[in-house]
Amino acid sequence: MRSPDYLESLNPQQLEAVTHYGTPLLILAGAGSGKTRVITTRIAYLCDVAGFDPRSILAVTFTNKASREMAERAASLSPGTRGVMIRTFHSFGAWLLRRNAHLAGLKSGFTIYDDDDSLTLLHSTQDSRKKQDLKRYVRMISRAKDYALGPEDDLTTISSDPELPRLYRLYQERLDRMGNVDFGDLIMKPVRLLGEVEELRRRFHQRFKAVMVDEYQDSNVAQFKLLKALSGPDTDICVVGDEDQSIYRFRGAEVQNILNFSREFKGTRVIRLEENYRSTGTILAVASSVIANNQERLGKTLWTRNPEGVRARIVYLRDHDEEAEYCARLLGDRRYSDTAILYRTNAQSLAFESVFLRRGIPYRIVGSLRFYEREEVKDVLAFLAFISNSLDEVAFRRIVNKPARGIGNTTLQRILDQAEGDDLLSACEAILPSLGGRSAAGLAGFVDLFRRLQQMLESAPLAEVIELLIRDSGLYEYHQKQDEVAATQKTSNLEEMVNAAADYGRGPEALVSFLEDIELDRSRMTAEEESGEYVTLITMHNTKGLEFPRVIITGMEEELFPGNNGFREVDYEEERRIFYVSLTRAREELILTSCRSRFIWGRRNLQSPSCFLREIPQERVEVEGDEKPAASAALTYSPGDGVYHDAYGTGVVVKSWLNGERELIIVRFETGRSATFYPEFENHLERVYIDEF
Ligand SMILES: Nc1ncnc2c1ncn2[C@@H]1O[C@H](COP(=O)(O)OP(=O)(O)OP(=O)(O)O)[C@@H](O)[C@H]1O
Ligand SMILES: [Mg+2]
Repeated sequence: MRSPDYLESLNPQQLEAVTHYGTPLLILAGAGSGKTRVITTRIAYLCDVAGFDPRSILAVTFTNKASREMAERAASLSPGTRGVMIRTFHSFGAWLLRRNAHLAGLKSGFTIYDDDDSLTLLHSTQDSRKKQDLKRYVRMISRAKDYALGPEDDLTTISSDPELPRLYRLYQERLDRMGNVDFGDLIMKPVRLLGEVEELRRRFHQRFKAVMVDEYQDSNVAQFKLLKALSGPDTDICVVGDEDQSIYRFRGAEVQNILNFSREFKGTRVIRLEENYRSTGTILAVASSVIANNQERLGKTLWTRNPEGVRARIVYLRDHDEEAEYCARLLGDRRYSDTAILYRTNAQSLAFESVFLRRGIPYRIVGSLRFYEREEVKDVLAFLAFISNSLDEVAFRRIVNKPARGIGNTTLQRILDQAEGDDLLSACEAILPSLGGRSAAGLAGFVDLFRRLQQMLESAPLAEVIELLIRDSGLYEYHQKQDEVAATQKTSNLEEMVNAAADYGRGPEALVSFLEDIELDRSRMTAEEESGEYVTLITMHNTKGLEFPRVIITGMEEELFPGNNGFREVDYEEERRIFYVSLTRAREELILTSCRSRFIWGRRNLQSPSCFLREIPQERVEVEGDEKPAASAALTYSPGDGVYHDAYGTGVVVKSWLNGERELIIVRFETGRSATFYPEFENHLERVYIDEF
């Protein structure tokens, strides 16, 4: 048979990988070297040339999106690939369990529990413990499952907490009794079944003759065991990965899977791909010299015959507003879909969303909701809506018992009956004396919080009102626990809400215009979704496997990136791998932005450029803007000058001096309060003449 056309564009190593079968195959190669392309082509080759039945091929990807893309790609290479199974590990596990539910003791229509469901379940096994305290255990149980450890196993590598084995057992018994599963079970139960039920194992070994895994560096121990269980005496196993791109260790990804592969699968053939097809010489050089600073790596060389291309650009900007404006301006010269804007934390999307919405630039956020659609943000908005209007029943229902303060449905109904469509806060106060126990304390706290917030709103800056609301309502703690359980970034979004309000001054009108602007932004969203031409806004983690002609990596500042997700020590090697993944998404143009200041909880904070910027070879970059704020040639304020500050009102400068290169002033306001500012960084301060007072 004539060899298919799709083999012709491959380089010799790729061709070798595509056409190899019969012994296990490990493809170990850097970014953009064609690993995913090799898997896709290999699927076509096995079907068309090697005589595999498409139904006997299983390809495992990291995300559902990647599965869909791989399926499309395979279909476009050859119609003979129809019937190949392409899934994520979890969706494969679910498929296996659905078909063999009876063997696993499950209902065939079993439900898959997420972290929230798991917490509710664990809580139901406990008499006295608070839900909040149990979240830690949900997280530990899920981690144990990443390592394929059951309640009866030694769990000390997960945690030395003496309660863990007991709670895990209770949890699992209850879950099993109901016949449902959680995410970890989607991998663990198939592993166990295939181990215990010989007939099933034989059936699977007969069905799947070739198993391939993409992004293997991010698989965990349980997934490794599943792969092992699927590999029968004549199953063809092929995995591809890059240890430099292992960025999910905090979720149990086990890089040893890739390092030990050859030992676990006897007779493994290792193929390295060294030619990069994705990026310009410049981009590749930048990425390679950055990752060379990591110690824990096998080390590999990558080269490209692509042109050197333009230099990378490092741009120093004043703050996140200027950063968003800068990106918006840049977008004009290419198709929107050519550019991706990357950030380390989810919350950073807001500045871009606001500017893009106002300028009518279409964007999509990959892998997460738009800022104002996020749960924690909607919680805060509901609190704010209720401060500004205590008739708002929808807002009230959302927040009255979130976080839990012992106000159940009965109490809620009594409040609603009492209010009869009128003021809900007064209704709460009215029924308070008739309540007892936990709900009385909970409701009293709720009412008190709102009375304080309403009072505060009269005079304090809106940002401070929101900050107090977030802390005193318990929302911060509530979402912080969620972050710990699910490695989300909800608290950063809460913080970003405070930052967003920093421009709005004070007083009830400030709140009204803040809410109104958000409403407008939200209504603008939907119309643009249709056009098909978007800028991509995306976290660094979510970019795995993707590529874009132009990549802008934003927030290149210490503490933000490298960052720590709030809970752990900064792991520089892991952060550097995240940086490597980000850099290698770019095909032609690479831009890195760094702000000199940024809001942290509504206060302007001076930032330092990320230490990673120093790892980029100087001859590969062009620098725009000043790394340090420009030195003031001289003082611009003198004592006696009048100023107006959005939050504090009018005042007089009492002192001005240079602190290092920057001007610093002390202002005494009419209210009697004094404050110190760097005028250069203070958006809310302007000079006024005393006559204007
Ligand atoms: N032999 C080749 N000829 C032309 N283009 C190629 C070749 N091999 C790969 N490419 C192209 O190079 C780009 C990178 O390939 P691919 O996405 O498969 O790399 P990868 O190794 O999976 O990258 P990552 O590590 O980021 O997942 C793609 O656009 C792909 O089509
Ligand atoms: Mg890939």
